[in-house]
Amino acid sequence: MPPCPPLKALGLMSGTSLDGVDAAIVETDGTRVLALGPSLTQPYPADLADDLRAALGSGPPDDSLADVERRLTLFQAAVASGLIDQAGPVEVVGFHGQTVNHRPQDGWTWQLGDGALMAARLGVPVVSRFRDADVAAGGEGAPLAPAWHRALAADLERPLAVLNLGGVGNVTWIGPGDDDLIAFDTGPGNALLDDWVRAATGQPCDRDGALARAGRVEGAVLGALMDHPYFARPWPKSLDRNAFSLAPLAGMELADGAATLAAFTAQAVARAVLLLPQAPRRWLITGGGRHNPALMAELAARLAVPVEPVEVVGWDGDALEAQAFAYLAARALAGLALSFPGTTGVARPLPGGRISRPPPG
Ligand SMILES: Nc1ncnc2c1ncn2[C@@H]1O[C@H](COP(=O)(O)OP(=O)(O)OP(=O)(O)O)[C@@H](O)[C@H]1O
Ligand SMILES: CC(=O)N[C@H]1[C@@H]2OC[C@@H](O2)[C@@H](O)[C@@H]1O[C@H](C)C(=O)O
Repeated sequence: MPPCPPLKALGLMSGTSLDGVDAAIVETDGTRVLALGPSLTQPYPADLADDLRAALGSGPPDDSLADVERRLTLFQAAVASGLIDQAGPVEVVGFHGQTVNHRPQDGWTWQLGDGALMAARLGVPVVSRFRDADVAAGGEGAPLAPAWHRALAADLERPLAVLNLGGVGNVTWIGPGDDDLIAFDTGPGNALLDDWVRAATGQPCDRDGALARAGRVEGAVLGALMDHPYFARPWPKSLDRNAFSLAPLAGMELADGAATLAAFTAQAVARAVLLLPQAPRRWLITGGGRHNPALMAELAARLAVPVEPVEVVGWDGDALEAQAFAYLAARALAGLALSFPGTTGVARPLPGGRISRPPPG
């Protein structure tokens, strides 16, 4: 795989939990991690978050969300600009955009984000629409962070699993050989638990797992939640944020529901192990879910090997997915593959991303 000249890339990732945007800077030659730069997280303003939440489930893609797409782009451009002021110029920006609906089975996935507007605001080439080419080629379009996980894990013992617990959960399995890369969405991450807590309390999440730790897992409800055809399906596979329903929890106490949902996320991960060629020797957990001790305890109880936040190997779990889209932007600029047969099910390693260049002058 020919590396590209070393360059400095900025990634913007706004995940399915709709909490805001993460921005991070990476230096790479398209293959290796040359340096990690600063990162920051900026919560969405409440009106933007509300409008994005209302947009969930929209599609297929059309012009109906042009106004919220423009506001999202301007907000994220301002965040990128702030980071560039702090860290110096970058050569490319990876702008993931906000997923409002993910339907690879119907041939589309929709990330809001106007790459051309972002490029004009920043004066830098912008890569967006990272998932479209993959879905058009019959792939799942997700997850895409695995190439980055593998680059970061170059010197770690294998097989290794990296688990991202954002709104949805996704695992990257890195096996002994260089091409041993498998990835798929495991099931819910935090989004169901967030929705359960928000509906009852108005709070955005079960902070520090306080509710889940006070509650009791309801085995029958957990069984009903796990009784979903997704879990037995072989990879490749990916999920929309709203793929699972809270209906089986009807009538439950708030804390018991939170405990059961934390167990559901963990049980889905344990189920995913059965789909892997070899059980991982360790699990490194990234994304917001690693801040929830109830979730971490449920995972540790089910996976017979160490389960630790990615910080134990020196990575930054709050910046990792934004770094991934910086790395992928550098790869897209060089025409390198973003997705692989083991990660999204494409027939062969596939480049992707739409490149928008700033207008001249
Ligand atoms: N202290 C905490 N206690 C409990 N949960 C937390 C805490 N901090 C973060 N979280 C959870 O993490 C979630 C945010 O995770 P993250 O930022 O990884 O999501 P995301 O960027 O939307 O992810 P993705 O794109 O991977 O879906 C919050 O919605 C919340 O549920
Ligand atoms: C369609 C979409 O936006 N998927 C996200 C989501 O959030 C987590 C999981 O579902 C993963 O599949 C993906 O994001 C990560 C960052 C990825 O592509 O690797």
